[in-house]
Amino acid sequence: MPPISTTSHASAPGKCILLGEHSVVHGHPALAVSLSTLRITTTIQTSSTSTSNPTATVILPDVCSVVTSLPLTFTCPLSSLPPPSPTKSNPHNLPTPPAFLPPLFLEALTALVSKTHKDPDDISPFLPFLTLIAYLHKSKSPQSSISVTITSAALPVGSGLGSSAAACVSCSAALLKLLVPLSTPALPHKKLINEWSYLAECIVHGTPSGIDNSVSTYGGACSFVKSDNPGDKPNMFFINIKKPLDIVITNTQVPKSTRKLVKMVGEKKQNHPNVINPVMTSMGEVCKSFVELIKKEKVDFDVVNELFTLSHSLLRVLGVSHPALELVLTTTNKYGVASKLTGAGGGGCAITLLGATDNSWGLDEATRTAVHNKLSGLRWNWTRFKTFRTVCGGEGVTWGDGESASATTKNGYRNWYGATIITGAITGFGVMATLAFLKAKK
Ligand SMILES: Nc1ncnc2c1ncn2[C@@H]1O[C@H](COP(=O)(O)OP(=O)(O)O)[C@@H](O)[C@H]1O
Ligand SMILES: C[C@@](O)(CCOP(=O)(O)O)CC(=O)O
Repeated sequence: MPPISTTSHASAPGKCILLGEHSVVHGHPALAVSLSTLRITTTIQTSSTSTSNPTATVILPDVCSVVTSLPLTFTCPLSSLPPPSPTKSNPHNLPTPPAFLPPLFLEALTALVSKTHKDPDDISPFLPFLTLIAYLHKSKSPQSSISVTITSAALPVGSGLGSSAAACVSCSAALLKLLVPLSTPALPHKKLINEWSYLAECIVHGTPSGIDNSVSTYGGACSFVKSDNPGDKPNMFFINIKKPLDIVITNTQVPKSTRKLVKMVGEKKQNHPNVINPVMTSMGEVCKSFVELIKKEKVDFDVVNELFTLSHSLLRVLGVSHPALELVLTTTNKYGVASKLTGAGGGGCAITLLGATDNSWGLDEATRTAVHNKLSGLRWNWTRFKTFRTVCGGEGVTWGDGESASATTKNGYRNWYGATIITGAITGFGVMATLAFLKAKK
């Protein structure tokens, strides 16, 4: 019998935390936006034959082995993946994730990967994706081989722009796509994608707030407060930013570990609660003031700059800045504009808010270009900074390779509550042609 093959694609965007990183882990409000042009795509191929032993393969072209410097790949018999704990089904008969992963499951998975990969840093990148395969594929199709490839077109790995969440969201989405005969994920599917990707993110980070996977799943601008009770749903609402925001992201290319930084801040909070709790409360207040500000038609740019400066100063107190990030701040301050770190800090990226994309508030266009050029020329330890000028928001997770989601944001701006401002019929025609092409390709 010839093999029966299926292919599934999904793509998910990175994110940028405008305000409230770290304090969000401890229950204070934060605001994040999707970065729809910076996406990670998961491609899945399955094939079933009645004769051969099915296998599970994970290919990570963007994550290199610390031992060989080659991209990480892993293959094992599908049957050797540890048995997942029982899951419940939602009303659409799709599996819902368990409240937590049994430690024995993760131990068995780690032991399995360690048969071929000796360094712990080469083992951990596979664990979230193998977990998702065990829960969402093996339990449904134990006779079918599966190959999962995770690729990032432009989203840098480990720089504070949510690559781990985008990878988990796109992988969860591509696996769920195999179980759903639809071309676009509806709201209940997005809810499930978000829940499964949070479970996978917990494997990468330990105690993530959940803001990264939420904004990568739903897109747009998300105000987020984690629940005090572990396991309870976060308080999350999407914000209608009146005027799309024009930002420059500067990647200092200094490596950092979110897991270590979050742990360090948690310990600081535990050791000095009377000092750190008020700092975090202030960070939440800065975020709340900013949310009120950007809902307005005309934003006071001086207040934006004050809030960004306050937020970064508070993050400094938590100990998560870095001299390379400080260089970004002093550089943009000379142009009268504030910057702040985004994500976990300790290196990674800084953001500079230039104003509204229609120039109704913020810097004038010439100064925006000058700031961007200046940042592009900076270096830290001889490594040149990488910059992206982009519009905040746009499409979240999609089934397909994400080309049209990215194109929509590049060519116009899609506000997340249906008010769509697309730059002209040429773009519309381009998107339709892309969709028609993709459909024909299927
Ligand atoms: N393209 C990718 N493919 C596979 N795993 C990825 C990819 N991008 C990120 N990851 C995972 O996420 C980790 C980085 O997470 P983190 O430090 O939080 O960075 P970020 O701030 O970009 O989310 C990587 O070490 C890897 O395990
Ligand atoms: C520091 C934190 O607030 C954001 C981390 O973002 P990133 O992993 O650096 O992209 C942690 C979290 O929210 O889980």
